[in-house]
This record gives sequence, structure tokens and C-alpha cells, in this order.
Amino acid sequence: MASRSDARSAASGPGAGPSRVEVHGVGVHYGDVVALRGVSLDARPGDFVAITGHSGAGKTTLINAIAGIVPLASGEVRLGGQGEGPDPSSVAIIPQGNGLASVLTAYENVVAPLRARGHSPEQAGERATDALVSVGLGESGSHLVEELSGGQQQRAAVARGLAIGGAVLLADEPTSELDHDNRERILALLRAQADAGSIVIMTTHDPEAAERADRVIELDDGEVVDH
Ligand SMILES: Nc1ncnc2c1ncn2[C@@H]1O[C@H](COP(=O)(O)OP(=O)(O)OP(=O)(O)O)[C@@H](O)[C@H]1O
Repeated sequence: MASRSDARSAASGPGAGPSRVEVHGVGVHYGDVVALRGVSLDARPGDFVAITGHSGAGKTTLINAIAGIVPLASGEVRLGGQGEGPDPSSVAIIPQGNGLASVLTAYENVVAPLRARGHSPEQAGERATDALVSVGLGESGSHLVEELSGGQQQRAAVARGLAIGGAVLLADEPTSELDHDNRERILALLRAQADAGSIVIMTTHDPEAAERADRVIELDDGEVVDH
């Protein structure tokens, strides 16, 4: 079995991924609303980090700042010391509200980003099937997303993020719709992804889910709470 240090040095996805996520003094504003102020965090391969905080504290904004999909008012996000901002192909995001195309099947939703990242149809199909089976949707992959329950849709979104196998996996409330057993299943998969060498950053309202991470960063009104 690979040791944690082996996992930390392993490439975890197609292409070279970042070896580190560094967030330095990040501020994000939406007009007059200051969503993040001076937020910093540092994560390395093998890290499973939970971001907690009350509704509106800035959790989703931090995920989106790391993903490079909201402009920064101050500070910087560096992936692997590139200094040029995130390499989109190395970052997978499981967005709040799942982000799936409802008129495609679960399988098609999982395959699409794999094809976009250069996997062959066969590779993409295998990875998608494996990921759907891992989240307990082996039988439901051929169903349209709109035919799935909220919890099944959430698990399909997790499968899509896991299948990418990127160096960084950003998961925004990935267990919010799940029953106990499915929550445990998904948390174990996220843990395994980190142990395989990815950096996994998850937001959650659920203290029990946060406990499963290596490190918890609590936000309050856009700032990291010091404990
Ligand atoms: N597009 C936007 N335009 C204006 N304000 C926004 C926008 N998105 C978020 N905000 C505000 O930014 C702050 C942080 O929001 P964010 O969604 O990051 O919080 P959160 O901690 O993820 O909340 P929740 O747990 O409810 O998802 C809140 O005050 C929110 O109202």
C-alpha cells in the first residue's frame, strides 16, 4: 500500500498538476458586498481541508476564488507556484447545486468533462462508469439527470468531480442532500482522493463531515476565524 509521502508525490490526473494551493490575503467584493477579506490558506497534495462557517460567511466565494472563477479584489491564488492563476484542467469543482445538465444522462454528464480534458471515448467511458459505481449510481447512469432524486443528482455531481481525478478537487457542500450512509460513502471517496495525492477542499455546514478532514478553516463574515 502506498504511503502518505508516496501519495503526496504522485501525479493524480492527466497532465502535470499543481503541487500546492496557496491563497494569500484574498479579498473578493460583489459590488458593495465584501464577501472575503484577507483570506489565506495553504494546502498540499494529500490534504483534505474543510471550510465551514454560517450561511453567507464566504465559503462558496472562497471555492470560486481558488477555481479562478471570481475576480480577486486583493491578494492572490497560486497553484503549484505557477503564479499565473489556476490551470483549469487540473482543477475539478463540484459546485453547490450540482451544475449538471438536466437533459443529459448522469453518465453523459460525467463523460463530458473527461472528453474535454482529452481522454479517449473508451477511457472516458471507463472512468465515468467507475466513478458512478463508486458513488452508488451504477444502475442509474443511463437516467436523465432530471429523473434522479436530489441526492442522486448530488452523487452524480460528485462522480463527475472524482472522475476527473485532478490535482485539486473543490467540493462545495458535496453531502448536503445525502442520507447518513451516502454521506459516509462520499466522505470516504473524498478522503481516498486526497490519500491518492489530490488536494481536496470541501465546504460544509455539517460538523461531522468537517471532522473527517485533516484541517478545518472556519469563515465568519468573509474572514478566517482564529481559534
Ligand atoms: N453574485 C453575488 N452578488 C452579490 N453578492 C453575493 C454574490 N454571491 C455571494 N454574495 C454575497 O457574498 C457573501 C458570501 O456568499 P457565499 O455564497 O460565498 O457564502 P456561503 O458561506 O457559501 O453561504 P451558503 O452557506 O449559504 O452557501 C454573502 O453575503 C452573499 O450574499
